[in-house]
Amino acid sequence: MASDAFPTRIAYAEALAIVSRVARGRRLPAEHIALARAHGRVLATDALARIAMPAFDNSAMDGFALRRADLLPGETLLALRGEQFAGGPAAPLVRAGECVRITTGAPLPDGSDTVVIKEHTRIEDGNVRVLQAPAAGSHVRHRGEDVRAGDLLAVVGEALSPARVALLAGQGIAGIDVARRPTVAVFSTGDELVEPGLPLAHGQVYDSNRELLMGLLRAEGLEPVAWPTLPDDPHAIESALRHAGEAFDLVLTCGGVSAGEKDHLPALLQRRGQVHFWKVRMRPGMPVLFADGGTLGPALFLALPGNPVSVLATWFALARPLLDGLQARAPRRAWRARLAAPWRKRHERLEFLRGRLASADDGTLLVEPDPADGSHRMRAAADADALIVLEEGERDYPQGSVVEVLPY
Ligand SMILES: Nc1nc2c(c(=O)[nH]1)N[C@H]1C(S)=C(S)[C@@H](COP(=O)(O)OP(=O)(O)OC[C@H]3O[C@@H](n4cnc5c(N)ncnc54)[C@H](O)[C@@H]3O)O[C@H]1N2
Ligand code: MOO
Repeated sequence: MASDAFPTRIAYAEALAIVSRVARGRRLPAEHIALARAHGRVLATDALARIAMPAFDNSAMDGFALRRADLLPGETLLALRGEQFAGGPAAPLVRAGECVRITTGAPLPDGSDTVVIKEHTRIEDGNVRVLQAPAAGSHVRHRGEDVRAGDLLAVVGEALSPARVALLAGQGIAGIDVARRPTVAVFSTGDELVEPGLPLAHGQVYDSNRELLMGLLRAEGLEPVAWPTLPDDPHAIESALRHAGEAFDLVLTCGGVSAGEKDHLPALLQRRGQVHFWKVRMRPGMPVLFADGGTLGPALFLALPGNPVSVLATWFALARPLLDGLQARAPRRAWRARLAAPWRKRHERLEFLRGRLASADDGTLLVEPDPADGSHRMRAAADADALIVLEEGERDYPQGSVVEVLPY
C-alpha cells in the first residue's frame, strides 16, 4: 500500500478493530472528580470498600430490641430500659427481662439480639407487652452482610450508574478517578440545509441530523458543541474543521462524504489528515470515513454519511465505540432478540435494520423488523427503538431467528 493509501470498502469488523486500535492509542487521561459529578463517567481505578456495610448491627424495623431467650411461648411483659434512635446516643445494656425502644437503622443495643415490631406490642404502665414472639434474630441487619471492608465495589472501565455512585457515597467516598470526558464538535454540511424555524426554499431540507447527534451524545453524558451548518464550500469547511480540529478530541461531521461533486470532506481529510478508512460494507452508512486530523489539528475526525438513518446507524456502529474506546469503557452488554416476522436480506452488506422491541408473554424478547428500510426514513427510525444487526451476505431469516439488537 502506498503511504497515502488507506483501507476502503472494508468489513464492519475490520472498521471496528481500527476504531478500537486508534482509540487505544488515544486513551484520555484519568482525572479525579467529586463523586457528585461522577454519574455516567467511566471509572479509571478500581474502587475498594473502606468500611463494612452495614457498619454495625442495626434494626430493620421500628419496635423494641430484646433478648429472644426472655420470651415465653405466649405473651411476655418486659421492662422498658431506654431508647435507641438512629443517630441518637447509645442505649443502656439490655439485661434479662428488659427491652429498649428502637427505630429503623438504629444500632442494636448491647445485650439484645432480636427486634419485635411495634405492631406486635402494647405499652402497659411504662412496660412493653410482647404480644407475638418474633423468631430469634428477627429484624436485625448484620454488620458486613452487604459489603465487607476490602471488597471490590466497582471495576475499572465501568460506567457509573446511579446505584453504583450511591454505593460509593455509602462508603464515604467523596472523590473518584474517572476517564476524562471526550470533547466533541458536531457539524452538518450541505447547501440544502436550513435551520428549523426558517422558511424552506426550493430543494432545501431542514437540518435534522444535528439534533440527532446532539441528543445521542448528550445521552452518553457528553457536552457536545454544534457548529452552524456548513455550506458545501471547501474553504469554509476547511477553516471550520481546522478550528474544531485544534480544540476538540473528536470532530463528528455528517454529510458530504460520498461520491458527489460537492462531497468535499474525503478530499480534505486525505490532503490534510491521515485517513484510517473510508467506506465500510454496512447499510446504511457505507460512505463513513475515519481519520486523524493531521494538519487540521490533533482531533480525530469521524465523517458520517448525511442520510439521517445512516447517522443513527454509524453512531451505534462506530461513533459510540470510538467514544467508549477513548474512555477505556468496558464492552457493553450485547442484546439478542427473536425476529417477530421473517426477513429476507437481499444485499451483501451488513445491515442495521430498524425494528421495534416487544416482550412476548413467555418472556422472550422479540423484535419486529420495519420494512421501511430506506436511509432517509427518519419517521420509521423514530417509530422504532432498536437496530437489528443482520450479518454480511444474502440470507433468509425465518420468524423466530435470533438476532443481535442495539436498543435506542
Ligand atoms: N454515486 C454515489 N452516490 C451515493 C453513494 C455512492 O456510493 N455513490 N452513496 C450513497 C449513500 S449509501 C449515502 S448514505 C449517501 C451519503 O452521502 P453524503 O454523506 O455525501 O451525504 P449528502 O449527500 O450530503 O446527503 C445525503 C442525504 O442526506 C440529507 N442530509 C444531509 N445532511 C442532513 C442533515 N444535517 N439533516 C437532514 N438531512 C440531511 C441530504 O439532503 C441528502 O438527502 O450518498 C449516497 N449517494
Ligand atoms: O449507506 Mo447509505 O448510508 O445506505 O444510505
